[in-house]
Amino acid sequence: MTTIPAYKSQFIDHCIKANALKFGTFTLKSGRISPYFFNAGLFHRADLIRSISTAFAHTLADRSDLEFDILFGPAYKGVPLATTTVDKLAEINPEKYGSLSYSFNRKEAKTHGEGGSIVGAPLKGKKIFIIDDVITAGTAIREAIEIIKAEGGELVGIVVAVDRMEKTPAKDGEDESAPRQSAIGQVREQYGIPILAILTLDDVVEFTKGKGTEDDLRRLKEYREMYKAID
Ligand SMILES: O=P(O)(O)OC[C@H]1O[C@H](OP(=O)(O)OP(=O)(O)O)[C@H](O)[C@@H]1O
Ligand SMILES: O=C(O)c1cc(=O)[nH]c(=O)[nH]1
Repeated sequence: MTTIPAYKSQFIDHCIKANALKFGTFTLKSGRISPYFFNAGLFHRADLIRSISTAFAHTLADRSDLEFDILFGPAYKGVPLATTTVDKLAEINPEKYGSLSYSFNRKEAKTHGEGGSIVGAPLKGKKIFIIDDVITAGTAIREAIEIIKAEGGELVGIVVAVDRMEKTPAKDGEDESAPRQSAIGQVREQYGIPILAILTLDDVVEFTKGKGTEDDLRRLKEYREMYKAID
Protein backbone atom coordinates (compact mmCIF):
# COMPACT_ATOMS: atom_id res chain seq x y z
CA MET A 1 0.00 0.00 0.00
CA THR A 2 1.30 3.52 -0.89
CA THR A 3 2.20 5.67 2.13
CA ILE A 4 0.68 9.17 2.11
CA PRO A 5 2.81 11.96 3.73
CA ALA A 6 1.38 13.41 6.95
CA TYR A 7 0.44 16.79 5.46
CA LYS A 8 -1.51 15.04 2.71
CA SER A 9 -3.45 12.73 5.03
CA GLN A 10 -4.19 15.67 7.38
CA PHE A 11 -5.44 17.60 4.37
CA ILE A 12 -7.65 14.69 3.29
CA ASP A 13 -9.09 14.51 6.81
CA HIS A 14 -9.87 18.23 6.61
CA CYS A 15 -11.47 17.72 3.18
CA ILE A 16 -13.85 15.22 4.76
CA LYS A 17 -14.47 17.51 7.77
CA ALA A 18 -15.31 20.39 5.40
CA ASN A 19 -17.39 18.03 3.23
CA ALA A 20 -15.19 19.34 0.38
CA LEU A 21 -14.45 15.87 -1.00
CA LYS A 22 -17.74 14.27 -1.83
CA PHE A 23 -18.74 10.95 -3.35
CA GLY A 24 -21.91 10.64 -5.44
CA THR A 25 -22.81 11.77 -8.96
CA PHE A 26 -21.57 15.19 -10.12
CA THR A 27 -21.60 17.02 -13.44
CA LEU A 28 -18.26 18.75 -14.08
CA LYS A 29 -17.72 22.07 -15.89
CA SER A 30 -16.73 20.00 -18.96
CA GLY A 31 -20.02 18.07 -18.79
CA ARG A 32 -18.34 14.82 -17.71
CA ILE A 33 -20.13 12.88 -14.96
CA SER A 34 -17.86 12.14 -12.01
CA PRO A 35 -18.35 9.91 -8.93
CA TYR A 36 -16.41 12.42 -6.80
CA PHE A 37 -16.08 16.19 -6.52
CA PHE A 38 -13.69 18.50 -4.74
CA ASN A 39 -15.30 21.78 -3.64
CA ALA A 40 -12.61 24.19 -2.44
CA GLY A 41 -15.31 26.78 -1.67
CA LEU A 42 -16.15 24.82 1.48
CA PHE A 43 -12.82 25.64 3.14
CA HIS A 44 -14.32 28.91 4.37
CA ARG A 45 -13.86 28.44 8.10
CA ALA A 46 -10.62 29.70 9.68
CA ASP A 47 -9.26 26.26 10.67
CA LEU A 48 -10.15 24.80 7.25
CA ILE A 49 -8.69 27.58 5.09
CA ARG A 50 -5.58 27.33 7.27
CA SER A 51 -5.37 23.59 6.57
CA ILE A 52 -5.54 24.04 2.79
CA SER A 53 -3.08 26.97 2.74
CA THR A 54 -0.69 24.92 4.93
CA ALA A 55 -0.89 21.97 2.53
CA PHE A 56 -0.31 24.27 -0.48
CA ALA A 57 2.57 26.02 1.29
CA HIS A 58 4.30 22.71 2.07
CA THR A 59 3.79 21.47 -1.47
CA LEU A 60 5.51 24.62 -2.79
CA ALA A 61 8.18 25.02 -0.09
CA ASP A 62 9.26 21.36 -0.49
CA ARG A 63 10.46 22.38 -3.96
CA SER A 64 13.30 24.66 -2.89
CA ASP A 65 14.42 24.92 -6.54
CA LEU A 66 11.34 26.96 -7.47
CA GLU A 67 11.54 30.76 -7.61
CA PHE A 68 8.49 32.96 -8.08
CA ASP A 69 7.41 36.52 -7.26
CA ILE A 70 3.62 36.19 -7.31
CA LEU A 71 0.99 33.53 -6.56
CA PHE A 72 -1.84 34.15 -9.00
CA GLY A 73 -5.26 32.76 -7.98
CA PRO A 74 -7.83 32.71 -10.81
CA ALA A 75 -11.28 34.03 -9.79
CA TYR A 76 -13.10 32.96 -7.86
CA LYS A 77 -11.91 29.95 -5.93
CA GLY A 78 -8.26 30.74 -6.56
CA VAL A 79 -8.57 34.08 -4.73
CA PRO A 80 -8.51 32.90 -1.08
CA LEU A 81 -6.07 30.13 -2.01
CA ALA A 82 -3.49 32.64 -3.31
CA THR A 83 -4.01 35.11 -0.47
CA THR A 84 -3.75 32.64 2.40
CA THR A 85 -0.93 30.57 0.87
CA VAL A 86 1.24 33.68 0.43
CA ASP A 87 0.73 34.38 4.12
CA LYS A 88 1.54 30.77 5.11
CA LEU A 89 4.69 30.62 2.94
CA ALA A 90 5.99 33.83 4.54
CA GLU A 91 5.40 32.27 7.97
CA ILE A 92 7.24 29.05 7.01
CA ASN A 93 10.24 30.80 5.41
CA PRO A 94 10.25 34.59 5.90
CA GLU A 95 13.61 34.99 4.24
CA LYS A 96 12.54 33.37 0.98
CA TYR A 97 8.87 34.31 0.88
CA GLY A 98 8.63 37.50 2.96
CA SER A 99 8.16 39.64 -0.14
CA LEU A 100 6.04 37.16 -2.11
CA SER A 101 2.84 38.79 -3.45
CA TYR A 102 -0.59 37.57 -4.42
CA SER A 103 -2.64 38.63 -7.40
CA PHE A 104 -5.94 37.63 -8.97
CA ASN A 105 -8.22 38.61 -11.84
CA ARG A 106 -11.69 40.08 -11.77
CA LYS A 107 -14.17 38.11 -13.87
CA GLU A 108 -15.47 41.48 -15.13
CA ALA A 109 -13.15 44.46 -15.55
CA LYS A 110 -13.78 47.39 -13.18
CA THR A 111 -14.42 50.67 -14.98
CA HIS A 112 -14.27 53.11 -12.04
CA GLY A 113 -11.80 53.81 -9.24
CA GLU A 114 -8.46 52.08 -9.89
CA GLY A 115 -10.10 50.19 -12.79
CA GLY A 116 -8.72 47.16 -14.62
CA SER A 117 -9.05 43.42 -14.13
CA ILE A 118 -6.14 42.60 -11.85
CA VAL A 119 -6.27 42.93 -8.08
CA GLY A 120 -3.03 42.66 -6.11
CA ALA A 121 0.49 42.78 -7.50
CA PRO A 122 0.92 43.86 -11.14
CA LEU A 123 2.14 40.88 -13.19
CA LYS A 124 4.37 42.68 -15.69
CA GLY A 125 7.93 41.34 -15.72
CA LYS A 126 7.28 39.04 -12.73
CA LYS A 127 7.62 35.27 -12.29
CA ILE A 128 4.09 33.95 -11.76
CA PHE A 129 2.97 30.68 -10.14
CA ILE A 130 -0.74 29.90 -10.61
CA ILE A 131 -2.60 28.39 -7.65
CA ASP A 132 -6.06 26.87 -8.16
CA ASP A 133 -8.36 24.15 -6.90
CA VAL A 134 -8.64 21.68 -9.79
CA ILE A 135 -7.75 21.30 -13.45
CA THR A 136 -10.01 18.96 -15.40
CA ALA A 137 -10.50 19.90 -19.07
CA GLY A 138 -8.07 22.83 -18.75
CA THR A 139 -10.47 25.61 -19.81
CA ALA A 140 -10.03 27.65 -16.62
CA ILE A 141 -6.24 27.28 -16.49
CA ARG A 142 -5.83 28.29 -20.13
CA GLU A 143 -7.88 31.42 -19.45
CA ALA A 144 -5.58 32.23 -16.52
CA ILE A 145 -2.49 31.67 -18.68
CA GLU A 146 -3.89 34.09 -21.30
CA ILE A 147 -4.45 36.75 -18.61
CA ILE A 148 -0.86 36.38 -17.36
CA LYS A 149 0.50 36.64 -20.91
CA ALA A 150 -1.64 39.69 -21.67
CA GLU A 151 -0.41 41.39 -18.48
CA GLY A 152 3.25 40.70 -19.36
CA GLY A 153 3.93 38.14 -16.60
CA GLU A 154 6.13 35.05 -16.98
CA LEU A 155 4.38 31.79 -16.06
CA VAL A 156 6.82 29.59 -14.12
CA GLY A 157 4.55 26.95 -12.59
CA ILE A 158 1.12 25.81 -11.43
CA VAL A 159 -0.05 24.22 -8.20
CA VAL A 160 -3.50 22.71 -7.71
CA ALA A 161 -5.21 21.09 -4.74
CA VAL A 162 -6.35 18.03 -6.70
CA ASP A 163 -4.86 16.54 -9.85
CA ARG A 164 -7.78 14.51 -11.18
CA MET A 165 -5.35 12.66 -13.53
CA GLU A 166 -8.02 12.39 -16.20
CA LYS A 167 -7.83 12.71 -19.94
CA THR A 168 -9.26 15.75 -21.69
CA PRO A 169 -12.79 15.39 -23.07
CA ALA A 170 -13.02 14.19 -26.69
CA LYS A 171 -13.19 16.97 -29.27
CA ASP A 172 -15.88 16.87 -31.95
CA GLY A 173 -15.55 13.65 -33.94
CA GLU A 174 -12.99 12.11 -31.56
CA ASP A 175 -13.58 8.76 -29.88
CA GLU A 176 -14.18 9.38 -26.14
CA SER A 177 -12.57 6.06 -25.26
CA ALA A 178 -9.32 6.79 -27.18
CA PRO A 179 -6.17 7.34 -25.07
CA ARG A 180 -5.35 11.03 -24.45
CA GLN A 181 -3.22 13.23 -22.22
CA SER A 182 -4.64 15.15 -19.28
CA ALA A 183 -4.98 18.93 -19.51
CA ILE A 184 -2.21 19.09 -16.88
CA GLY A 185 0.03 16.94 -19.09
CA GLN A 186 -0.69 19.10 -22.14
CA VAL A 187 0.05 22.37 -20.30
CA ARG A 188 3.18 20.91 -18.71
CA GLU A 189 4.46 19.86 -22.13
CA GLN A 190 3.43 23.04 -23.95
CA TYR A 191 4.98 25.45 -21.42
CA GLY A 192 7.75 23.26 -19.97
CA ILE A 193 6.76 24.24 -16.41
CA PRO A 194 6.31 22.22 -13.20
CA ILE A 195 2.70 21.45 -12.24
CA LEU A 196 2.32 20.36 -8.63
CA ALA A 197 -0.65 18.99 -6.70
CA ILE A 198 -1.38 18.42 -3.02
CA LEU A 199 -3.43 15.33 -3.89
CA THR A 200 -3.95 13.17 -6.94
CA LEU A 201 -6.83 10.87 -7.81
CA ASP A 202 -4.54 7.99 -6.76
CA ASP A 203 -4.29 9.54 -3.27
CA VAL A 204 -8.08 9.88 -3.12
CA VAL A 205 -8.46 6.20 -4.10
CA GLU A 206 -5.91 5.14 -1.44
CA PHE A 207 -7.75 7.21 1.14
CA THR A 208 -11.14 5.77 0.13
CA LYS A 209 -9.76 2.25 0.65
CA GLY A 210 -9.40 3.07 4.35
CA LYS A 211 -12.36 5.34 5.02
CA GLY A 212 -14.93 5.29 2.17
CA THR A 213 -17.64 2.76 1.36
CA GLU A 214 -17.10 -0.23 -0.94
CA ASP A 215 -19.43 1.35 -3.45
CA ASP A 216 -17.53 4.70 -3.47
CA LEU A 217 -14.28 2.82 -4.01
CA ARG A 218 -15.67 0.69 -6.83
CA ARG A 219 -17.09 3.74 -8.66
CA LEU A 220 -13.84 5.68 -8.22
CA LYS A 221 -11.79 2.82 -9.63
CA GLU A 222 -14.18 2.41 -12.58
CA TYR A 223 -13.94 6.15 -13.29
CA ARG A 224 -10.15 6.09 -13.08
CA GLU A 225 -10.07 3.12 -15.45
CA MET A 226 -12.39 4.83 -17.93
CA TYR A 227 -10.84 8.32 -17.94
CA LYS A 228 -7.24 7.93 -16.84
CA ALA A 229 -4.82 10.04 -18.87
CA ILE A 230 -1.81 8.58 -20.66
CA ASP A 231 0.70 11.02 -19.08
O1 LIG B 1 -10.28 22.46 -16.03
P1 LIG B 1 -11.71 22.93 -16.18
O2 LIG B 1 -12.58 21.97 -16.94
O3 LIG B 1 -11.79 24.34 -16.68
O4 LIG B 1 -12.44 22.92 -14.75
C1 LIG B 1 -11.87 23.19 -13.50
C2 LIG B 1 -12.19 24.57 -12.98
O5 LIG B 1 -13.57 24.89 -13.06
C3 LIG B 1 -13.97 25.46 -11.85
O6 LIG B 1 -13.79 26.85 -11.78
P2 LIG B 1 -14.80 27.90 -12.43
O7 LIG B 1 -14.18 28.41 -13.69
O8 LIG B 1 -16.15 27.32 -12.53
O9 LIG B 1 -14.79 29.13 -11.42
P3 LIG B 1 -15.00 29.30 -9.87
O10 LIG B 1 -13.59 29.34 -9.31
O11 LIG B 1 -15.69 30.59 -9.80
O12 LIG B 1 -15.80 28.14 -9.30
C4 LIG B 1 -13.08 24.83 -10.83
O13 LIG B 1 -13.03 25.64 -9.69
C5 LIG B 1 -11.77 24.71 -11.54
O14 LIG B 1 -11.00 25.87 -11.34
O1 LIG C 1 -14.12 19.73 -13.39
C1 LIG C 1 -14.74 20.46 -12.61
O2 LIG C 1 -15.58 21.27 -12.97
C2 LIG C 1 -14.47 20.36 -11.15
C3 LIG C 1 -14.05 19.19 -10.58
C4 LIG C 1 -13.85 19.13 -9.19
O3 LIG C 1 -13.49 18.10 -8.59
N1 LIG C 1 -14.07 20.29 -8.48
C5 LIG C 1 -14.46 21.43 -9.08
O4 LIG C 1 -14.65 22.47 -8.39
N2 LIG C 1 -14.67 21.46 -10.40
